[in-house]
Amino acid sequence: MLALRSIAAPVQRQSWRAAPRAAVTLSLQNQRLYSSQERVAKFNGQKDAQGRYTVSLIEGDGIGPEIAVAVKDIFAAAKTPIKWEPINVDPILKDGKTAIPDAAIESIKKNKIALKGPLATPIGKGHVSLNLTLRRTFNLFANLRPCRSVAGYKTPYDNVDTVLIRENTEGEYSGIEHVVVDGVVQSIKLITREASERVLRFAFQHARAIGRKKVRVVHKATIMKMSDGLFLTVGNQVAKEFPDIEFDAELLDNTCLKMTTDPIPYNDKVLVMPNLYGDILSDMCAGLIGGLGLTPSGNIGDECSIFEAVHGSAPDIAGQGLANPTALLLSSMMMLRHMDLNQYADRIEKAAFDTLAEGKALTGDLGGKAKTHEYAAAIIEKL
Ligand SMILES: NC(=O)C1=CN([C@@H]2O[C@H](COP(=O)(O)OP(=O)(O)OC[C@H]3O[C@@H](n4cnc5c(N)ncnc54)[C@H](O)[C@@H]3O)[C@@H](O)[C@H]2O)C=CC1
Ligand SMILES: O=C(O)CCC(=O)C(=O)O
Ligand SMILES: [Mg+2]
Repeated sequence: MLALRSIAAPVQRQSWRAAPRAAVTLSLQNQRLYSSQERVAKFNGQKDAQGRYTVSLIEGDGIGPEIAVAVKDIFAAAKTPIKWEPINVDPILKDGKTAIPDAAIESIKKNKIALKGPLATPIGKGHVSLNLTLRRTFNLFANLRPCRSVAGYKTPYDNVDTVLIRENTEGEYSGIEHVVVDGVVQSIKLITREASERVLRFAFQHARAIGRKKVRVVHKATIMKMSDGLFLTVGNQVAKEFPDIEFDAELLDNTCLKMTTDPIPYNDKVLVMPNLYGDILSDMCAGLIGGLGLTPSGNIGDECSIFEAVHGSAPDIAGQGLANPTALLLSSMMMLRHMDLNQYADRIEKAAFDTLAEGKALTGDLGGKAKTHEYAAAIIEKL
């Protein structure tokens, strides 16, 4: 099989400008991002003779290895009963399509759980996104992206606590594109009742599990009458199964305006939306709390789940020890709670939030001077 990996042209973007730090105490500090009661798709991995679970680990590209080391060091210091199984997801061609190597697929299928660093995607020509390929390969239909203010890092809004669920297998990211005639291309947004129904049902179940009483679909059914129209119609139908949860809908552009004007009214809702909107809105939410260094996510499926940060490979800071590993660490906390290892998650998360609140060892994105490993060492000291 043909190895395909090509290095993506470094994406030039401005680094996050650090906002001034201020000592703020937020009521949200140390709240769990994702409790065990929130598990909709149950994890049923097997422990080994030493009582450890094996987790497939994709370190990823760019800053991936640097933040993965930080997570591994913190897990080792907390004596977390996890054995890492590193896997290689360099793309291969299978039937002419980008695919994940068989060994990696077997590892994730066996362990039913993976932690993943960012994977870079070449712009324009080159292999299909491996992130999307992984989500489709394992049918990880819901991408759960909570975003919560961090004590100790001052942003224009305190106490942001949004929960966004992104349809994760189709929509604008279906990858169906072709040239109609020279100079005319077509990209198809595929929306199915089946995928819409399962992610919408997940959103309602998740709202119940975390005690939120409102689910809101974010859409553009005014323009994409059939595709977003179907998503919205299915939302209305699924809502009938959950009479205890209020259901409504909002146009995406209006959501962007309202969330950046005042995100707090979104703290009592679960937002659910087609793929592209969720991708964009989750980065926007990260901007509200201090950037991509802080926001975790979980790709949830029935058979297995893969946890990863919202951010990408950050080529602008890669290899310099500047990356903030908090987003991947909080993703690994979501993973531990998914595995019912709550006591480990609580302890590590507290150490991380205390370190952030103390503000002595912050990475550059949060206005500090600490290197990735120095921040990790500060967390370890608090364990
Ligand atoms: N799930 C995934 O694996 C994702 C992969 N990507 C891929 O990542 C590559 C780079 O994409 P970009 O548009 O540059 O987005 P990016 O998320 O990698 O970076 C955007 C900005 O945020 C900063 N940043 C991101 N994570 C950070 C962290 N942990 N600590 C401190 N600063 C951080 C970066 O330095 C950069 O200034 C692309 O090839 C893209 O396809 C992008 C998003 C998600
Ligand atoms: O796969 C990619 O290159 C980007 C994916 C992405 O932006 C995301 O998952 O948030
Ligand atoms: Mg994204």
